[in-house]
Amino acid sequence: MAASETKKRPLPAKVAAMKARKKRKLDGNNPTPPTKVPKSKVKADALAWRDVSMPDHMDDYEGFLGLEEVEDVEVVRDGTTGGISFHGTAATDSKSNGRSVPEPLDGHSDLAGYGDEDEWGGFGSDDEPSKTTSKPKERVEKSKPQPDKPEAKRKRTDSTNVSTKKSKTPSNGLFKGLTDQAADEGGEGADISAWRSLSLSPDTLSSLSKLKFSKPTPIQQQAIPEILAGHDVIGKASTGSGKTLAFGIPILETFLENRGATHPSASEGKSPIALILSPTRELAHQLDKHLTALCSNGTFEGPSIATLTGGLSVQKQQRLLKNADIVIGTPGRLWEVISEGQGIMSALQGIQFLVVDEADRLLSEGHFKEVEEILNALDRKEETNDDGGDSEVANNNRGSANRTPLGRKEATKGGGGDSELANNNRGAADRIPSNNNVSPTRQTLVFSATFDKSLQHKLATKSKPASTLPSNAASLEHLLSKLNFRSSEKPKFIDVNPLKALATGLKEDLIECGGTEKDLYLYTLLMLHPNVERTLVFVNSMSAVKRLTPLLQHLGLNALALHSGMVQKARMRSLERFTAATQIQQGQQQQQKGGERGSGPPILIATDVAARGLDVPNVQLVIHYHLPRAADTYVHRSGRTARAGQPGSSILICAPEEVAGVRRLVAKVHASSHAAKQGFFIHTLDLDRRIVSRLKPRATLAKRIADTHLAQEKGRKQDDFIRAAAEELGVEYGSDFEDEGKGKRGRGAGRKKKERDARGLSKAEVAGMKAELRALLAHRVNVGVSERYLTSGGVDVDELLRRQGTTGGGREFLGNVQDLGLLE
Ligand SMILES: Nc1ncnc2c1ncn2[C@@H]1O[C@H](COP(=O)(O)OP(=O)(O)OP(=O)(O)O)[C@@H](O)[C@H]1O
Repeated sequence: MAASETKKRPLPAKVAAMKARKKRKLDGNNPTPPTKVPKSKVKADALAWRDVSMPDHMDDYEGFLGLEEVEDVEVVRDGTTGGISFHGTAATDSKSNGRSVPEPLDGHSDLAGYGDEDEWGGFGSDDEPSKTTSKPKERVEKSKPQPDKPEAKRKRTDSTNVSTKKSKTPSNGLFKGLTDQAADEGGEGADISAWRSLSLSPDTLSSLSKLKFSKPTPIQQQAIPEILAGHDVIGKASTGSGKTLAFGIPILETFLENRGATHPSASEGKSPIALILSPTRELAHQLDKHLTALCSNGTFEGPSIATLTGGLSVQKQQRLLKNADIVIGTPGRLWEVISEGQGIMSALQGIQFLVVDEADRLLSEGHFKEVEEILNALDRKEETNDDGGDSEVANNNRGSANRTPLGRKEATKGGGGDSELANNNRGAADRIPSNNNVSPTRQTLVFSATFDKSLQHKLATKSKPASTLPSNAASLEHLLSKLNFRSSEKPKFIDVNPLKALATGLKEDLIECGGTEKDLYLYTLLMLHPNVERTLVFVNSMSAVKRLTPLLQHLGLNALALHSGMVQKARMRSLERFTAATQIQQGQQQQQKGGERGSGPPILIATDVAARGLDVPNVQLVIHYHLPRAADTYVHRSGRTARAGQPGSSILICAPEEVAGVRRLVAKVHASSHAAKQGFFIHTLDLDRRIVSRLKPRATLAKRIADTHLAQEKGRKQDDFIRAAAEELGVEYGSDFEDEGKGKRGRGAGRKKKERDARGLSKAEVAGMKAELRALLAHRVNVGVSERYLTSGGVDVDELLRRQGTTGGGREFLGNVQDLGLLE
């Protein structure tokens, strides 16, 4: 037999099907037949491996992750030796079969390999083709004059010698915010003359123009000059006010200024410019998206961004770090990667910016220990050999912080703290030495919408922090003391809304109702806001999400669930559906059949897992079904709407037993506001009870159907459990088990009886209820305005008000329907 005889190994059926699907997708996107690139033998690790993107919410996920995939590779087995070789296109080639060769270390580029496409289509919008298969972006404005840059820097800009993920055009993803929208709109850039006073580089300005960010937000206007002047900054600004770019722009500026300098590889001591700590994975990925959007306008080579969160393999993330200019990470994973060694800690010691985003949340997430370890590690001097070793690394790049082109920053004193640093060197990474007497050269930037007032005062006067941690505020104080601001000056406090953490465009309202009427009032509210593009309903428990979502679905609304107990895929699917493009078209509200998910505007029913960080565009209404447990939570929940200067509404549904809590909340949130002094805080809406009572039969029936399904499902699970237990014990499983608990009185007895009754309902009975609900949903409910009725689709209150020529923002309509001729 000839030694060269080879045969192809057939692909497993599932993989082949996946490949075929991808091919169809590709062909659809690119009808021109792909240019055939001849395949050659390539080493496995030289292939165009691509990360399988990790989901943004992994809290409950367990199992093997950190996969990479490769396409269009033939696995060839040598018939003689039995060995295999790979024939395909190496990663360094610029194209493979018409596709861009993915950048090998991109952690978030593609979800194609995530699983069954029918189940989960990735973060992309339904309407748009996946951008992961798009051509690499073309450089434009190559000959753009760059007066500030020396020749060497310009050459560097044109180089494509990048191995980690370079900033790229943002994908249409879960965190599609204004940035993405602006980028999607394409066309001419915005007039950015309003940014001139900040003396930003032409590259940054061109990015802002492309993003159509015509002027800086107040926090950007105030924080950017201070950061560029080299100060430590503690920034407080309301939710959705652009804090990310307030620190992102100075980081990009620093990168652009440094890029002419020769950067050694990590092993030789390259330090990233910035380390950004984020309390959660979803926030980390959102930061990545926002910074990527800023740093990737196609006219310059942006910084490499490495995002380290749980879910990817530690080894891979260590690789990612090697060439990163900006590192974003959650404390747990970051500490895991750092403490593995490999010089990463030394490299991070040379950062020019340490950013702590949502500092208060970092504590509440229970990451405090890891945060403290990281902060100590950043300032710890490694045990040095006589020849210097890592001690020098710690100071690498610090001298390069000169912002000479614009003369904004003085040279930093690299190496000045060495002798003090040595005092902190006690060896192993698990030790936590105190670094308070060490003055680092890096800048520290801390941002949040919510900071404790007394803490702000203490920091502003630089009084010593408490050593104990009795409360959250004190913990934050302790954290900030650990941040080791430079002793030469106190950090600059920038509080653009000293009286408000809430966005100015936010309208706050409250609806009072009986504790058992909340479902009905929620439904009524949703029906009265049918043209809200996206609504977020916050509840305090997973069980409330599980109950309310099907209830609203049975009522024909497009309700989606999100809580941390959901399996990862379902959780991401909900967010994908919530984020996907919606077209609210007046008059196209379809009547929904009972028992099916509606197709109207999406309504996300979520626990506080969605309270922070989500930057979903056009969330116009936030409803607090339950009173939030903390004032900060109220601020952040409400902050999912009215972002980036847009208007938005927050409505609290308040039961009598929650009134005291609401008062406390209002006293905290609006303590110093003008409204509070006037004696009113959150405006009370009076929903007309006649409308509410007309909607009651359908809401009650939908609740019965939803409760029946839940009880039956619970019963099935219980049955399975008891059956398995009985089998194990060798006992007959029968009616004795089922009857257990029957007739017993005590706590929860009523609920249990209801559940038993619901379980006893036959399929036909449930079908009957559904038919009845359908009939009710088809029946129009008169809201008292001629020719305007509520069906399952709702009525647009604002439109009604406009038609009636009523002024006053809509509140009166709901409570004063007589004037509108409400019919009984
Ligand atoms: N100068 C600007 N002009 C217009 N839009 C902007 C500007 N800067 C940022 N944005 C957009 O505003 C939105 C909110 O920004 P960002 O997420 O940074 O807010 P934030 O203050 O961090 O909010 P939160 O406190 O809720 O996390 C984003 O979609 C962002 O792209």
